[in-house]
Amino acid sequence: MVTIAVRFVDGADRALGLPRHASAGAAGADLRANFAAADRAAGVTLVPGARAAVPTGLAVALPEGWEMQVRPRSGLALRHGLTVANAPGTVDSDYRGEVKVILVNLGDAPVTVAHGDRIAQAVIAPVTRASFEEVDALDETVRGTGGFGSTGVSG
Ligand SMILES: O=c1ccn([C@H]2C[C@H](O)[C@@H](COP(=O)(O)OP(=O)(O)OP(=O)(O)O)O2)c(=O)[nH]1
Ligand SMILES: [Mg+2]
Repeated sequence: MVTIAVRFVDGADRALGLPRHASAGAAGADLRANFAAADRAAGVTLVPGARAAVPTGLAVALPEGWEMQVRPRSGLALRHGLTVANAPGTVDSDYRGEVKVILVNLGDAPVTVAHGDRIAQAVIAPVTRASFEEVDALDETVRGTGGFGSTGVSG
């Protein structure tokens, strides 16, 4: 269990509450669309193919060594083709701006996101940092340079 400091950004609707895991085993905590007052009534409508950075009203301070992944919700993806364009979105531990969800409508009908809708889920994950070191040759493996379907599909 990790504790994450959360701040509502100026103008956000605090009544929407903080993300929380909906069940004991839920990996994600749902993120809600939290529009500024002027956009609250209309929300945002995404025509097929359109995308938008939807505000969550939240800024976070993740502990060093952790990231927040912004992932789609399967129900919205299945029913409407609404998904996260950059899934999984990455919120860095040193980011202090508003967390936004980059939604894209891959469906064939317009989708309206209303104020308060649960549009994505945040998964908190550990981060392994690396240093990259140049070498002249890499160790040999059975796979070698084969990739991108080299092992086939059937069988
Ligand atoms: O779905 C997302 C993805 C990113 N961010 C914020 C937090 C993250 O720390 C920052 C930068 O994200 P990323 O590194 O994915 O974007 P970039 O295009 O590489 O921008 P930058 O040059 O600022 O790193 O944007 C979000 O709010 N939602
Ligand atoms: Mg970046």
